[in-house]
Amino acid sequence: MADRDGFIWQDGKLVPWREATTHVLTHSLHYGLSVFEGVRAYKTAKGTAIFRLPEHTQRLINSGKIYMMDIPFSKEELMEAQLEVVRANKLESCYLRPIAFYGSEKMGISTRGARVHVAIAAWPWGAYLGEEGLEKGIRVRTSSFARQHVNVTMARAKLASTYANSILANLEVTQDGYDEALLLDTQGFVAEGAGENLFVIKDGVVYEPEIASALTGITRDSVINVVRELGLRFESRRMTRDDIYIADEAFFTGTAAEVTPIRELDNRTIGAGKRGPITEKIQARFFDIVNGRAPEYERWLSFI
Ligand SMILES: Cc1[nH+]cc(COP(=O)(O)O)c(CN[C@@H](CCC(=O)O)C(=O)O)c1O
Repeated sequence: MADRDGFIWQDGKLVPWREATTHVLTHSLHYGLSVFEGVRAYKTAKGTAIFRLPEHTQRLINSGKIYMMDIPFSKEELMEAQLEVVRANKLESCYLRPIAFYGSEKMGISTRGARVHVAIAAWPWGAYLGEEGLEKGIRVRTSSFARQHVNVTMARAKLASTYANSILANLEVTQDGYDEALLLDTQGFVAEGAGENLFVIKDGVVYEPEIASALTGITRDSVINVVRELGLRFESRRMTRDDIYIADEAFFTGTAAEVTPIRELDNRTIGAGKRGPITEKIQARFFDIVNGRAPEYERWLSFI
């Protein structure tokens, strides 16, 4: 990822991509406390637009607040910086990665005396779980690693070191040929995917596992709006892995994953073993919205 043309926004200015570096004694590299966002921009008939830019930027700020990290830029400055990165790199559609991290001003666990830096990169990133997965659904396995307890890492923050847990889970299942991991919480109830939220459909009702130890996803929030717009019942409840085995449909949501159907969990076929009809409707509407084909949702688009 380091050797490419383009520009990265770093601490207030655009720098050439290859020069956007940091020292090996960067505090966050050693101790794992950085907060980040995953954001997408899509090409629409009216030009490129970043999807739910205010919400993603607010979550970045919230993540910093939760971990007592004072991000030295305002919400407006961070939003403008993300628009600027897309413009400067002439990207029609892309994935953006804003990150706030402690620099190399000091080592030692305490962050006192370390400075908070912000970088924002953007690059083209297609179907996170594969084009085929978007259409046919993916194979998922429940990981033996539990999602962190809510008093271990703060679930409302998108914290880098949370993802060591996600990496363990993803590697564990992908090495056995599955596409993604599902994680249970420390009590054995369903939490979320390694990098996604989960929805399950049964008898026409759309469910999500109680969001306690899962990230409050912005794609999740968008999909809940779509579910209600489609006149479907939506419920959030405690869920066990075998609730999913006997479901009619299931899908993951995420900025990177978008809306990815799940056709199998733990070698149990879900429904007909393919993208279900309600999932298809939700997915189609989601892609209409992000691609600017749904005027009712234009408030979610920030045009560059
Ligand atoms: C653990 C987790 N849960 C839920 C979500 C969905 O949140 P949202 O993007 O706001 O709908 C994500 C995003 N996962 C990001 C990381 C992808 C990566 O590999 O990096 C993403 O989708 O950008 C998670 O990482």
